[in-house]
Amino acid sequence: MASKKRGRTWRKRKKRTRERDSRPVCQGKDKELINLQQFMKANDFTGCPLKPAIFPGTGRGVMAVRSIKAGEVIIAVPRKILISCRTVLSSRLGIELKKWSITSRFTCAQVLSLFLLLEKNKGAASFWHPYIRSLPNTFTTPVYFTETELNALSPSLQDKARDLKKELLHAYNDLEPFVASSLPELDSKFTFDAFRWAWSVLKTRTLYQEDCKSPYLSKKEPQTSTLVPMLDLINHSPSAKARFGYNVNTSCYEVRVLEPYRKYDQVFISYGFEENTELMLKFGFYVPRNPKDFIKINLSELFECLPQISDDERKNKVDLLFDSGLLSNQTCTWNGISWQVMSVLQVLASNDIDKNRSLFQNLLKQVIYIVSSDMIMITLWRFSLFLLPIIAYKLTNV
Ligand SMILES: C[S@@+](CC[C@H](N)C(=O)[O-])C[C@H]1O[C@@H](n2cnc3c(N)ncnc32)[C@H](O)[C@@H]1O
Repeated sequence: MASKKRGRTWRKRKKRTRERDSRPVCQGKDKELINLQQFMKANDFTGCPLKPAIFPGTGRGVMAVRSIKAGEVIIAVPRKILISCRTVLSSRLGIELKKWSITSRFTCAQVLSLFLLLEKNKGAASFWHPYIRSLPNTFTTPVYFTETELNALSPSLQDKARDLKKELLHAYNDLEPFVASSLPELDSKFTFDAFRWAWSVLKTRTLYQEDCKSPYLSKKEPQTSTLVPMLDLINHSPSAKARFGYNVNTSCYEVRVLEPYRKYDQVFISYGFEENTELMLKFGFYVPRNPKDFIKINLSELFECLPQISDDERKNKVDLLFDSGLLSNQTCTWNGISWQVMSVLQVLASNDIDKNRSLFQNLLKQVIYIVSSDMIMITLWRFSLFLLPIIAYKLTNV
């Protein structure tokens, strides 16, 4: 087929479209987000160099409105607009929970979810209304997966996803008698769907704050979850370098970035969960080509890659590998297989290993000792991998 040659104007236009499509779209005119910022300002928030924006690939997040230096505190949210167990216990819900604690005690996630639902139900009359309006309406976490979607997961992931659904259902059922008896204003609105929304807000957005240790709540789980308005708009990146936490000196929840950002960059933190399976289960997203992602490789899978060997030979090799400690970190990342997989493959591929067993053992031990003694030596070990097949060949042919 004859290819049509396009002109310079067409190429320029195409480049502009591509650039436009990869640019963040500032959410400066979004009514809910304007109200959120006004609510924050009215409650002693002194502002920040961040603006909500929609980014291609990661969705809604925050954009730097000026260049940011490494070491800067980019956001400090005052204590009075944090939602934690302390907030719940000092509200009307807290009074009811204290009374009910003789019958049973609920977890931090359960009471925070109830609190959110009660406040959502109050509408504009709620102090938290601007924050609640800024929250997503739906989520992509496994508790929202249909049966078909669950079945598409790998068996182990499927089990974990089903466990999360069971945990949510249990949390909901457990609260029903309390809601029916103590919260008449919520009763008919306390549906599974409504609770799932509040639960998902909690599970995907809470940050850590010092344990509340309330005797009125269940001690089965730590009472550390805290919702931090605005700060919870920051998306995750596995490579983000930032520290965040509650600062007792300033009484604010703060984020300090440890790397510089340019104006219009998306600012990230790391949620602490790194592999895609964890990110998907806990937060409902994955990072394409996640550098922290890996798959585990079993020894039996490695054996399958090699020509058939006798049972005796197989046993000898497995024994040698167990002794050598090489069977840890049998993984493959986007950067390729680990050096341990590489060395196991080399042991498995070499012939007549039992003839020179002690020589081989010593060689492996020395190399492992070198690796664990110094990072620089890892480079040497990598280099030695090129030599290992030659050494192995020489050893097995003495
Ligand atoms: C703490 S919130 C961050 C703000 C959120 N994007 C919002 O619009 O409200 C966490 C949620 O953001 C989304 N998210 C965070 N990091 C992401 C990323 N790197 N890629 C895609 N989605 C991401 C996920 O839906 C996750 O459950």
